[in-house]
Amino acid sequence: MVKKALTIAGSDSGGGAGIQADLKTFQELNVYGMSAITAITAQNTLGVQGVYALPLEAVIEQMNSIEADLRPDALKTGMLFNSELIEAVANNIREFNWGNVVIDPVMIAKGGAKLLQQEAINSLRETLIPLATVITPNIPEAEVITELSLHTIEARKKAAKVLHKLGADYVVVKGGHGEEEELVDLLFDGQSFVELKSTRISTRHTHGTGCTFAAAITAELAKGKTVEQAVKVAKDFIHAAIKDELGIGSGHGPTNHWAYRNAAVHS
Ligand SMILES: Nc1ncnc2c1ncn2[C@@H]1O[C@H](COP(=O)(O)OP(=O)(O)OP(=O)(O)O)[C@@H](O)[C@H]1O
Ligand SMILES: Cc1ncc(COP(=O)(O)O)c(N)n1
Repeated sequence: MVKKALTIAGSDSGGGAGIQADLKTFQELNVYGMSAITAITAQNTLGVQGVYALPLEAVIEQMNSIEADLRPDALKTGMLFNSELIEAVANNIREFNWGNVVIDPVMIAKGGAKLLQQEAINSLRETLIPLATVITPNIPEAEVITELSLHTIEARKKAAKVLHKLGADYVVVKGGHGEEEELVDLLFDGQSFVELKSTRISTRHTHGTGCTFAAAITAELAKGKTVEQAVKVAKDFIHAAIKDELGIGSGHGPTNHWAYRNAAVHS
């Protein structure tokens, strides 16, 4: 039986992040991909030139259409832009009783453009995070949500505990923005930590790494993998996608979504 994954996120015209990264990742991991678009960005590897949130009805209707005919086995959320959209998306997820919910709390693009308004942080905390099977903040996002300063691994472990208390079943605090030479993503299940370590690849082509990582977790959950198994595949997937770079664009280029299928790591 074909498994189906849904992304509820923003469109990136440059194709490296957002909906486009998610659908490419679903496809690479042999899962049927679907989308509910929340906003359209005019974007390339140099930055974000424009952001257009879609009307609330348009987002709700996309989710309704999917529920009526193509119920997802797992879903992820990315750019949700404002509290109205967060509340509407959370209401529908709850009403439809959709499971395997991966929340990537997207806030700011690499170039600094705001993809989530400040007023939405409370809705994220109170409405969306309690629905999360897995939440995947990067360090700056975890800092905003927990109001902690996260310069050390120990501090990030504390933040993971706070995020778990807010209602996420599993927390991954990603280490991409960390200062350590070795890169450590922390997975917390409410009891103990798994440290996923990798070398830090020296490259500027990391546009969409967060989206791609969360999409890979979603695809694996759709296939029935455990959260720990799914996060491990996602880590291998993103590592291959960063390492085997495409070199596209003159700024922060996209990752290589077809690198994983060629890589030896999963054979
Ligand atoms: N330079 C790198 N080398 C190897 N792995 C990396 C590198 N940068 C990020 N990663 C991995 O990519 C995934 C995303 O991490 P990161 O902390 O960069 O998320 P993010 O900031 O949400 O991504 P983005 O900057 O695209 O929004 C993590 O699994 C992280 O370990
Ligand atoms: C539509 C959209 N969603 C998410 C991101 C974050 O990705 P990144 O931080 O790699 O730019 C983005 N740039 N655009």
